[in-house]
Amino acid sequence: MEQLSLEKSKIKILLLEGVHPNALDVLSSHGYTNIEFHKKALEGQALIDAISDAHFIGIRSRTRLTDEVLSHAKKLIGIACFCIGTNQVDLESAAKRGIPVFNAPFSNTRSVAELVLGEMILLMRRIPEANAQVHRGEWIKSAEGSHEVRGKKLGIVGYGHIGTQVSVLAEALGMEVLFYDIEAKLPLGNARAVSNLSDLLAESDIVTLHVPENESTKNLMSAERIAQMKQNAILINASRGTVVDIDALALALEEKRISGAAIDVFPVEPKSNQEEFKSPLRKFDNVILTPHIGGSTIEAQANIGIEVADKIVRYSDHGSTLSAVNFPEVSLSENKNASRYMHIHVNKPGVLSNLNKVFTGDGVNIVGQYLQTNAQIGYVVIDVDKNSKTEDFLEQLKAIDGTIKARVLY
Ligand SMILES: NC(=O)C1=CN([C@@H]2O[C@H](COP(=O)(O)OP(=O)(O)OC[C@H]3O[C@@H](n4cnc5c(N)ncnc54)[C@H](O)[C@@H]3O)[C@@H](O)[C@H]2O)C=CC1
Ligand SMILES: O=C(O)CCC(=O)C(=O)O
Repeated sequence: MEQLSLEKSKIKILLLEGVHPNALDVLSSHGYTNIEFHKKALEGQALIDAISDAHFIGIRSRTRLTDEVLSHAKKLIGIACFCIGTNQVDLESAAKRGIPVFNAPFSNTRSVAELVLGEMILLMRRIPEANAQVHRGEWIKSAEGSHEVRGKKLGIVGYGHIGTQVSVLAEALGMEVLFYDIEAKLPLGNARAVSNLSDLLAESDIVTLHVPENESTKNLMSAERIAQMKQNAILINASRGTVVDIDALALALEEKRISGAAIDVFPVEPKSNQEEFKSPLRKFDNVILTPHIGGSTIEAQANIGIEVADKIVRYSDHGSTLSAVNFPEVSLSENKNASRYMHIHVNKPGVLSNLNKVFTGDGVNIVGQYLQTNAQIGYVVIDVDKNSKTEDFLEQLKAIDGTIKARVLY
C-alpha cells in the first residue's frame, strides 16, 4: 500500500486573526496538531514567510490573500475564512492553484441582524445624540425628531441570509419591509420586492445594506444614491466599506439631509487594534460607529470556529469540497474499503481519459468516482478497492498533462 501523500502531523495549519479556540479543538481532535496560531492578522513579508510552508490557512476579514501572496504558498491545500465575506481572498487565483476556499455562510448572520435592529431603534429615537449630550453634561429632554419604528418603512438592499433575517425581525416590530436584490428572491412575511434601488431609496425611512463586496456594489451608495434617500432617513451599513461613499455620506449628514447613520465597515480599516481609526464621520453625534464587529459575538465566533474547522477536516480527510465558494463541490464521507485519490486539473479535453488510464491495469478496481467541474478546473475523487495494486498511482496522476494537484488521502 502506498504511503499517504501527507501525514496529518506534518500538515501545517496557520490560523490568523485570533479565530475562536473551538477551531483548534476540532482540528486537534482529528489529529491536526501542527497548528501555528496568531492573534493578529499578518501582512507583507511576515504573511509570506508564514504561508510559504502552510498547508491550510485560516483567516477572518483582515488578511489579504492576493495573487502575489498565494504565489508564495506553494504547499497550500485549502483556505478557510472564519467569516462570511471572502472578498479578502483572490478566489480566482486560489482556484487556478487548485485551492478551495471555505467560509461560514451563516454562523454570524443573526449577530449582524440583531445589531442592525438595535441600531435602527437607537437612531430612530436619536439616542446616539442624547447619549453624547448627557456624557458631556448636557440635559436636553425632548421628543423632537424621536420616532417609534413601528409602522416605518425599512428598505433592505441585498435580500440574502442577513437581509432576510433583518426582514423577519423588523416585521415582528411592526415595520413595513421592502427590499431590492439583483436576484429574484422569495419575500418573507409581508415584505415586498421593489424593482429598482431608486424606488427603495425614495420610499424608505431606514435603508440597510446587506450586499457582498464586488464590482456591482462598489460605491453602490454614491452621492447620487444618497441624494435619492428621503429627507431625514437613516443609513445603516454593516456589509463592506466599499459599498458607501463615505465623503458623500459625511456631506449629507453635514447638510442634515439624512438624520443619522450606523456604519460598521469602512473603505480603509485600521490594520490592528493599536492603529487609530480615521474618518470624516467621527465628528457626528448622530452616527453610530463600530469597529467591524457586526459578526463579533461569542455565539457567532464559537459556531464559526467549529463550522469552518470542520470544513478543513472534511476536505483534508475525505476530499469533501461541499460549500467551497470557488471550487467544484463534491460531498464525500469516508469509504473504509477503499484507498482515495484526488486529482485537481485544468478543465481541458483529454485529462479525464488520461486519468482513467491510470486505473485500468489488471486487478485494479475503481469502487467510486466523483467528478465535478467548472469552467476553469475539474475535481475528481477516485476510490480504488483496497486490495488493488496501488504502488505508483500518485506519481502517474501527477504526470498527467493539466494536473494542478494530486493527493492520496488514505
Ligand atoms: N459587519 C460584519 O461583521 C459582517 C459583514 N458581512 C457582510 O455582509 C454581506 C452579506 O452577507 P449575507 O447576507 O450572508 O450574504 P448573501 O450572499 O446571503 O446575500 C447577499 C445578497 O446581496 C445580493 N446582491 C449582490 N449584489 C447586489 C447588488 N448590486 N444590489 C442588490 N443586491 C445585491 C445577492 O443577490 C444576495 O441576495 C457579506 O458579503 C459580508 O460582506 C457578513 C457578516 C458579518
Ligand atoms: O469577524 C470578522 O472578522 C469579519 C466578519 C465579517 O465581516 C464577515 O463575516 O464577512
